[in-house]
Amino acid sequence: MTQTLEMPSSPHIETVPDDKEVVIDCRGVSKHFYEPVEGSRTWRNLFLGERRRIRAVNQVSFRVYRGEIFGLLGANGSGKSTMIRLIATLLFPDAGQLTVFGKDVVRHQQEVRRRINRVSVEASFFKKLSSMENLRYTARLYGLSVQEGERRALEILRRLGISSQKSRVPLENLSRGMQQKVAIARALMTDPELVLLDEPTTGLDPKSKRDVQKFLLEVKKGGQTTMILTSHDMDEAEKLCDRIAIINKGSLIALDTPEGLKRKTGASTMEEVFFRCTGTEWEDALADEDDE
Ligand SMILES: Nc1ncnc2c1ncn2[C@@H]1O[C@H](COP(=O)(O)OP(=O)(O)OP(=O)(O)O)[C@@H](O)[C@H]1O
Repeated sequence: MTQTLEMPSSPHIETVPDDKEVVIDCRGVSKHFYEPVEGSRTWRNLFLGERRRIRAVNQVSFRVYRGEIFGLLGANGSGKSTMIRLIATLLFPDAGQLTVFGKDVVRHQQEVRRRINRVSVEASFFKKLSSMENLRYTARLYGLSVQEGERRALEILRRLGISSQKSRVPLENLSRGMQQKVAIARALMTDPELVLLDEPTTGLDPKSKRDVQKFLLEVKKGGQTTMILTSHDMDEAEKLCDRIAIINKGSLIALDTPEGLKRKTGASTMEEVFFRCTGTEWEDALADEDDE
């Protein structure tokens, strides 16, 4: 039996608290995709066959405030990455309104993009160059001096547990986990206002995972950087996120602090919260969509 929580369509009725600044305002946003239906090609419809409509994001509403880490949790295929890509202006909503720093993502795409950094598993780098060289390049793009770029790069790599020696090794010779850390370093070395972290610790060994989590909490303490985080690790989400939105089949079904979610559902763990809200065990939710 799933539980219905107080729905977060209310953020737009409630006034924004005096001490909060809205960074992301998402109102009734939807995004659909079309997918070919296997085996549906016929002589009449030789090329395309039938197409199935997928509601990747379905009338989602929420607000994100400056300085918070806002978690998006959901099963595989529930729409988290699509939501991240909508915020990053890599996709446009089919319906609803999405503003970032008060700017509409469709009408002010460039302005929004300039204020966002994104970390995803498919981060692109100059693989023949070292972490240090890649970060120096980023620093130059952001107008930092050579010395400042070098200083920041060294500092951030150190905080993420990458030694000065390792930072000189070509990226292609580093493990995927290490490259992921460099992607995080790159996204955060320029003091961005908004960072989109799509599964930042997936594939990292336990120590690296802890390094990254500690680093993100330190960044949060600064109070200026807002972070949106998706994760397959419930403990991580609970540890890092100020508030968590649970997405199920494209719809936002619960939104609160981790403690608030537990209290409302009478659950003692976030896995239990997830089960009570969706009727699906978290472990099953992480299985491939095709396994269902
Ligand atoms: N470009 C696309 N074309 C067609 N369907 C898509 C496209 N992108 C996503 N989808 C579908 O939209 C739904 C939501 O996908 P999305 O990647 O946002 O989920 P997710 O929650 O991020 O999943 P995961 O945790 O596996 O990354 C899925 O059914 C997915 O197959």
